Amino acid sequence: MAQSAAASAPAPARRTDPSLDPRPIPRRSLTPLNDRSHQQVPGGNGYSHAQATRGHKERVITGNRLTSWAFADAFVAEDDALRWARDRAREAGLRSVSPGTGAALRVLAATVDAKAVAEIGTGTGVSGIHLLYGMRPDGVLTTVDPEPEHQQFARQAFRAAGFASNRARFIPGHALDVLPRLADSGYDLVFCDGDRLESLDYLAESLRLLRPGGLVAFEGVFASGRTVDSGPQPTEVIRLRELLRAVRESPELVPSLLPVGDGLLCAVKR
Ligand SMILES: C[S@@+](CC[C@H](N)C(=O)[O-])C[C@H]1O[C@@H](n2cnc3c(N)ncnc32)[C@H](O)[C@@H]1O
Repeated sequence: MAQSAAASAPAPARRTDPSLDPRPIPRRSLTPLNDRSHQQVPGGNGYSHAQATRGHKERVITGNRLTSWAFADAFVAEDDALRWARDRAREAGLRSVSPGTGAALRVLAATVDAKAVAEIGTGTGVSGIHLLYGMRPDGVLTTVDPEPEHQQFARQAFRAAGFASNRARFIPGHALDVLPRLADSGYDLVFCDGDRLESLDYLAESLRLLRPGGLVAFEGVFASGRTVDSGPQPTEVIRLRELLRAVRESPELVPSLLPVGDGLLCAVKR
């Protein structure tokens, strides 16, 4: 578990896209990635090279950050139904939310006492199970995906996790065809994990769907480190940057970017 979580921990940026960086990065947090000063001295009773050579505790903290992220990502254990859904996703070549992101989704759903949640991108049901665990016992998850076989796996996974069939409404289709049919202000939480090229459209739809005090969350906004990399990037990364700016600058939203999994962008609608 810890190993797979470590594999999905956010990759540190090599170079930072200045347009995303509102303030200069403090000098002390710019420890080079090839700086071995954080590594432990062999036989050194847990002392790092930095401590041993310079007594510089801050660098030990920096060096432990990836390990701490991996620990955080695996902090809430997953059950058999989640593992089953995760295995189906892997077989189908689909991404699914990391255990840490799943745990964050549970917390977010519980925090807004979610009775109605809309999910874009059902996949095989990993995120759906986490959301259902956090929602009220009478809450209903409305989940949209154009691939019926993905939704079929999710349906089985929800059942295996013990959720009654009336706890989830599966809608086959593309998000931008389906979302306009859902009720204005009818949702406590919208979770977006579909087509990243459509992120800004999902944001517009989410603002319409959410009640005041409701919460929108976008999975995967780090794009494996590419979002903050100033090198040439594909269109989906450009769209994610536009999304990040739009969410940060919206007067309607109170945002936070959580460094779990591949980055979970969250915002509460005022
Ligand atoms: C990364 S997977 C979702 C994983 C899921 N959230 C989980 O953690 O288990 C992305 C899903 O989005 C679906 N998808 C792709 N384009 C979509 C669209 N336009 N609208 C809704 N879903 C879409 C794909 O079929 C796929 O199942």
